[in-house]
This record gives sequence, structure tokens and C-alpha cells, in this order.
Amino acid sequence: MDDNYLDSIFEKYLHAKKIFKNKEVLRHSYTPKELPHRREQIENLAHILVPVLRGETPSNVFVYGKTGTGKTVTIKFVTEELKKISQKYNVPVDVIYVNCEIVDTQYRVLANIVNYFKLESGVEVPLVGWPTDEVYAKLKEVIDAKERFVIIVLDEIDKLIKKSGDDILYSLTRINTELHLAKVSIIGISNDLKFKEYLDARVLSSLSEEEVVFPPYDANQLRDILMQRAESAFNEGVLDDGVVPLCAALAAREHGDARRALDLLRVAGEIAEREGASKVTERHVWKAQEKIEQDTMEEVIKTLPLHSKVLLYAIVLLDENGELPANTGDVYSVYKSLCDHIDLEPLTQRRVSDLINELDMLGIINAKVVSKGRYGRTKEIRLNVTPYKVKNIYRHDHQLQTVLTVSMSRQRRLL
Ligand SMILES: Nc1ncnc2c1ncn2[C@@H]1O[C@H](COP(=O)(O)OP(=O)(O)OP(=O)(O)O)[C@@H](O)[C@H]1O
Repeated sequence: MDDNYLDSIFEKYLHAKKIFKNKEVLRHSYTPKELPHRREQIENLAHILVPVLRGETPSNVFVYGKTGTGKTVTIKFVTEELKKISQKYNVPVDVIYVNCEIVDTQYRVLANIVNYFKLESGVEVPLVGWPTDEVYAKLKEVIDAKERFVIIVLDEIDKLIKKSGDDILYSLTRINTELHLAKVSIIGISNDLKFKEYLDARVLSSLSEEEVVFPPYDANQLRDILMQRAESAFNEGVLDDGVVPLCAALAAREHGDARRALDLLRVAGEIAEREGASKVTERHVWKAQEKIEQDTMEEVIKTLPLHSKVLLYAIVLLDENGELPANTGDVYSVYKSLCDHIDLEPLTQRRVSDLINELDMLGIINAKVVSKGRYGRTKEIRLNVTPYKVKNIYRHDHQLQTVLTVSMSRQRRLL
């Protein structure tokens, strides 16, 4: 190989202007010092929580809005400020943040709250093993050890309720009647409004004594948010003028998701860096958009339930065999024999038809209803991802490795 070539691949990177000044600023975990366009929500929350400083219990709050609208970051910002100011007024306030996507059972939520006080109380609840009633009793004892305000933030509260029911909310929203010294308030956060339907009317009315709504950001607002972060994230002069507006416009089209906008900006910077480019351009943003979409699709496929994965593989096989578009009946028969092959009880055709609609909604396949004149209507099913991609994902999935050994010709013999 040409030595000059090797020199140049290293020199390309060595002399490239550094793109990032501090990439951490663009990560999800970073909490900025200012939150543009959330002033109204910050003021509302401050108004709801201020009674603490006068020694009164604040109302419970239900916070909702679509994903990436700044709910978590705003609550963390406001509760941090509250903690700071409460020291000045000598009011003891504890804020316990629980992410219910991870901590998703009643037991674990209660245990988390008890364990928050473990240094003070010397009590630590194990991850499993105690009766839930006992954990709840311990929680009351630990919290009520002294006069204080305890604010429990239940982020992604819908995940907890869907998985474990609303008993825990029933208890927590009534706990103050059983305490003597301490006072508890709940802040529930959700991006799924429909979840209210899962709640008992009494629980709902005590959880949403106050409600704070986070509307989606529009492109201009996203532009301000990105500008503020970009200043500390990138070196001067590396961002082409069109980059931030394009990231903002693309994310606004999604549904005003600031997380998506920040991801676009970060990934565009990373792509430019990898190319050894000295500037981030709109072309890098388009590439970033493509990469993020692919990664998201991969994540969606990975987390599909088993039957949907097998069904998707049936469509992959039909595609490889040049038999798409296919109708529900064709797909069902391949799906069914795949199930037999891996000893899985197949679902009914009706249920599979629902799963086909779900895959369509997720954008993994395309299922178009076409009219066949007097023969009625039928679905034309096509694949929206490459068969290679699906197989690659399944290769790391132990439940599906056997399915991968089935080719279409083998499949035909099985049928
Ligand atoms: N007004 C804002 N100013 C600066 N950064 C923001 C703002 N709003 C959101 N962000 C950033 O966007 C990202 C997503 O925000 P956050 O996690 O708070 O959204 P969310 O509404 O809680 O979303 P989800 O419902 O998906 O949890 C975070 O990195 C956050 O720092």
C-alpha cells in the first residue's frame, strides 16, 4: 500500500479542526442551567410547590406531555431549586426521583423510597423477599421519623400502573392521613395521556389535584434550545448556518421532540468528525437523520413480542423468495409452519391479522388494503426493512436462532 496514503489517513484526522468542544452537553443526562420556553411550566410548578416554604403540604401534581417535551428536565430543575431555597428557610425537604420504566413494580418503588433514607434510618429493604405490606409499613416509619416534606417524583408513571395496577398510588396519595410528622406529595409524570383511563376515579382525582401540561416545541423553540446547547458543545465556527435550523425543523416534524433534535445535532457532529471534515453541514444532518431512523427501527424490532418476531420472519422469507406482496393468508401459513418448527403454539389468523396491523403501524412493514372488486378486499403486505437487517438482529436473539435456519425452500417442504 502506498505510504502516502497511510500518512494521509492519519494526517486527515490529525489536522482536522476539532468539531466538539464538549460533547457531554448534548447528552440526555446533561441538565442545562436554563430551559428556554419552559418558563410557564417552571412558574406553575414553583407556584404549586411553594407552600413547602411556608410549612404547608403542596398539592399532588400530574405532569404530562409528549416525549422529549422537557418534563423530566424541568421537574429536576425545579425540585433542585426548591431543595436549595428550602435550606435557606430551614425547611427539611427530600425529593425522591423514581424512574418507573426501570423500577416498575409496587414492591420496588416502595423499596426504593425506603432505601433512599437508608443512611439516616439504617434500614435497607432487599430487592425481593419482604411482603409488600411490610415494606409499606417500613416506609411510613422511616419517613415519619421527623418533621419534613417528602416529594416523590414518579417518572413514566404509566409504565408502573399498566404493569402493576394503581394500588400503590391509592396508598401513597392517602399516606398523609397515617403520618404524624412528615408530609408527602406526589409528582406523577407521563407521556401517555390515555393511561388516566387505567386509574380509579378517586386515585385520579387525588393525583391530579394540579396538572401541568408540556406542549410540543415548534421549530423556532427547538432552534433556541439547540443554539443554547450548541454554544458550549461545538468549537466556534464549525457549524454551518443551516445545521441548527435543519435539526430543529426535522425534530419539529416528528412531534416537537427536543431529545430528537439534540440527537440529530450530536450525531451530525459525530459523522462530520469521523469523516475528518472541518465543518458540520446540512449533509451531515441528513445522514444523521438516516442513522437515527435505522437505529430506532432496530430497537423496535428487537423489542417486539416473540409472535410478532416470528411473523416478521415469515414476511422476510416470502420477500427473499420473491413472493411479496403477499396477503394475510399466505403470510399466516408461513408463520404457522415456523411456529411448528420452533414448538410455539401459533396464534389464530385473526390475531395474526392484528399483529400485521401493528407491524404496519410501527413502519416495519407496509400493509395496504386493496379492493378486489366483487371478491372483496384483501391486504397487500410488503417489507419496509431489508431481510438482511432483520436476520442480523435475530442472530443475537437466542429464541430466534432456530427460526433463522429455515429457508424458504425448506419452508415449502415443511408446508
Ligand atoms: N427547554 C429545554 N431547554 C433545554 N433542553 C431541553 C429543554 N426541553 C428538553 N430539553 C432536553 O431534551 C431532552 C429531553 O427532555 P426530557 O427528558 O426532559 O423530556 P421528557 O418530556 O421527560 O421526555 P419523555 O417523556 O420521553 O421522558 C433532554 O436532554 C433535555 O435536557
